[in-house]
Order: sequence, then structure tokens, then C-alpha cells
Amino acid sequence: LTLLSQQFSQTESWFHRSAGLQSGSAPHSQLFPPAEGVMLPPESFKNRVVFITGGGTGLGRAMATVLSQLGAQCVIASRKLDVLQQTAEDICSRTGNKVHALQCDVRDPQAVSHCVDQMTSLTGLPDVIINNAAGNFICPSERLSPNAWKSITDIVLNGTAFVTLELGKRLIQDQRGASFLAITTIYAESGSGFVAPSASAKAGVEALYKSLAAEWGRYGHRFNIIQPGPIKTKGAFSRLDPTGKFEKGMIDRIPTGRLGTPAELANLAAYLSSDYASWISGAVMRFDGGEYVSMAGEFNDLRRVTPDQWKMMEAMIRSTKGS
Ligand SMILES: CCCCCCCCC/C=C/C=C/C(=O)SCCNC(=O)CCNC(=O)[C@H](O)C(C)(C)COP(=O)(O)OP(=O)(O)OC[C@H]1O[C@@H](n2cnc3c(N)ncnc32)[C@H](O)[C@@H]1OP(=O)(O)O
Ligand SMILES: NC(=O)C1=CN([C@@H]2O[C@H](COP(=O)(O)OP(=O)(O)OC[C@H]3O[C@@H](n4cnc5c(N)ncnc54)[C@H](OP(=O)(O)O)[C@@H]3O)[C@@H](O)[C@H]2O)C=CC1
Repeated sequence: LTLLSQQFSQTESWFHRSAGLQSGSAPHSQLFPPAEGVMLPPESFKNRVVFITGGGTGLGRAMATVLSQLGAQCVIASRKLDVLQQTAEDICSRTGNKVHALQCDVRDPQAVSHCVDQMTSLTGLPDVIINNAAGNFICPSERLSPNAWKSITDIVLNGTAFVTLELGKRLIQDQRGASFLAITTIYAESGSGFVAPSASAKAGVEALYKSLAAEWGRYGHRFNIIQPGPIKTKGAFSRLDPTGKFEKGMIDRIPTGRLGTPAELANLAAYLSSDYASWISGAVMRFDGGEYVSMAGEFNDLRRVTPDQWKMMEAMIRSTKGS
């Protein structure tokens, strides 16, 4: 076993060196280059208002950028007003479209209601709502205090519910349709140790969105979910891979050999929120380079077996004939 594992790691590092790769991607990732341009036609979101929670950083910022490039007037909301304002300025100077920054702690239903009041005066109610704000950190569950549990589940599940219900009720009142999108993650489906509050809350968000997809279609509302796998953002990686030691193992188990990019996620979010997706509701879109199925399959680690090793094993298996 030790010999085999030495062989495996030598083969692996040879692959990386010969491809002249930076650490952070496998040679075959060259077969899956990320397309960074904007996918939808220009002005796909002209005269549309988009509301994005957590839009000041990471994936929220990337989605706001692409939607603004496509003509939307964006409203981004979270706790840190200075961060939001800087992002709003950066995006607006790049796209020429207005981006509004509103302070809002989604855990507080009154703050959410006040934020929606402010948005209504600035832009009117939104056509697109993206629930992206989240909190997370890795922690053995036996070390979690009640407040640690609450801090994550309040942002992720209650925050999404408060935003969705507040906006949904007002849109229904005004007889206006809308697209709702929630950003969850692949382990919302499987559960995951060491992030139990996040896994529980994201699973709750998925149940909420599937429920409302069924209930509120009659009001012109669509509800969809994107489950991203790993995409390098400061917010996520500083809390989920604080030492930087987990990244390589993660990339090794992703069949496409690389992390996702914020721009790729933003294009998918734009599509699902657009008129091109008007028949898509209640959908759960896994977006992970194949990581989920790769982790799930019993024999998938056999990818590491070399042709010579297969020759040997095949001979061993064939030798059992008749036994
Ligand atoms: C294997 C490698 C993985 C690499 C990435 C793989 C990605 C694939 C799937 C990824 C999914 C990603 C999901 C995400 O959601 S990423 C988003 C991450 N972004 C954020 O979290 C941004 C917002 N976060 C925050 O503001 C904070 O981190 C917060 C703690 C969530 C909330 O802040 P605040 O309200 O100010 O809380 P505090 O007062 O600081 O703390 C509240 C209680 O929680 C306890 N606590 C805080 N940190 C920890 C910790 N690290 N461990 C244990 N407990 C913690 C804190 O002590 C408080 O409890 P109390 O002491 O009992 O009062
Ligand atoms: N990056 C990744 O690999 C993955 C990310 N995801 C999901 O993608 C989404 C974005 O994550 P990412 O961009 O990586 O991480 P970030 O940390 O950059 O984004 C989280 C955002 O949530 C906001 N936020 C946190 N708490 C609150 C609150 N109480 N009220 C309002 N806003 C809040 C933060 O802003 P502020 O601090 O100003 O409040 C921040 O902008 C999340 O839903 C995350 O779960 C899912 C799978 C993988």
C-alpha cells in the first residue's frame, strides 16, 4: 500500500510539473477552460430591477456585475455599507448603469422591511431577487454554542425567508411577477460534517424555494436554486480552508480539475433570472464541475490506478475464473 501510494503521488506531481501548472488546477482542466464573457445578449435586463443580498463581495458582486452589464438597475444589500458603496461605484463606473447600496441585516425582519421600503422609493419593486447572503465556518459540531448555530441559520435560512416573504407579499399585492433565485451549495443535498448549521439551513432554503415554486406560480413568481461547488472567494475560503491546505485535495476530486469561477456562476444566475428561462421553476442546478457525483461513487478513487496497475489487477481478477 505504501509503495502504491508513493507511486500515485509521484505520478501526480509529474503531471503537475509537466503541464507547467500553477498549483490549483489539474492538467486536464485545460479541456474545461472557463468562459469569462457575458453569455446573454446585451440589454437582456434593460428596464429590470435586480435585488441581490450579499451583493458587495464574492459571488454576489460577480452576479451584480454581470446583471448590470446586461442593463439591469441593481440594488445590493448587506451589513457593511462601506463595502457595498465601493462595489456599487466600481460596477457603475464599468457598466454605466445605476447600482444602489442599501444596508440591511437579513436576520432582522424589520431591517428587511425598511430596506424594501427604501428600494421601493429608489427603483420600485424588483423583477429579480437573488438570495445570496450567507454565513459559514468549519467547526466540529460538538464545539458549536447555541449562538454559533443561530448565527449561521439566522443568516441563511431565516434571512432568506424574511427577504423572500417580504418581497413576495408586496409583489403579490401589486400583481407583479418576479424571478427568485437562491444560492445554496452541493452539501445542502447530502449534508456535511463540520458545517452542520450551514448544511441544515441551506437544505431549509431549498425546501422553501421548492415549496414556493409550487405555491406562487399562480402569482407569476418563479423559484430556482443554484448549488455551487468550490469557487475561490475570500469570504468562503477564509472560513472553510483557513490554512489553505484543503484546496489541493478538493481539486483532485473535481472531475473537471479546477475550481469554478465567479463569472461562470454569474452567467448561470443571469440565465436562470432571465426571460430565456421563463419555463424553469422549482429547478435545482448543481454547478460544481462534477464534484458531487465524484464524491458519491464508491469506486471513483480508482481514477488513480495506473494502466500497469490495471493490467496486474485484471490478471488477478481473470485468474479467479472457475473458482
Ligand atoms: C475543504 C475546503 C473547503 C473550501 C471551500 C469549499 C467550498 C464548497 C462549498 C462551500 C459552501 C460555502 C458556503 C458559504 O456559505 S461561504 C460564505 C462565507 N461567508 C461568510 O461567512 C460571511 C459572513 N460571515 C460572518 O459574518 C461571520 O463569519 C459569522 C460568524 C457567520 C457571523 O458573524 P457575527 O454575527 O458577527 O457572529 P459572531 O458574534 O462573531 O459569532 C456568533 C457566534 O458564533 C461563534 N463562532 C464564530 N466563529 C466561530 C468559529 N470559527 N468556530 C466556532 N464558533 C464560532 C461565536 O463564538 C459566537 O458564539 P458565542 O461565543 O456563543 O456567542
Ligand atoms: N464560494 C464558494 O465556494 C461557495 C459559495 N456558496 C454560496 O455563495 C454565496 C456567496 O458566498 P461567497 O461570495 O463565497 O462569500 P462572501 O462571504 O463573499 O459572501 C457572503 C455575503 O453575505 C453577506 N452577509 C452575511 N451576513 C449577512 C447578514 N446578516 N445580512 C445581510 N448580508 C449578510 C456578506 O456581506 P456583509 O458582511 O456586508 O453583511 C457577504 O457579502 C453564499 O450563499 C454561499 O453560501 C456556495 C457554495 C460554494
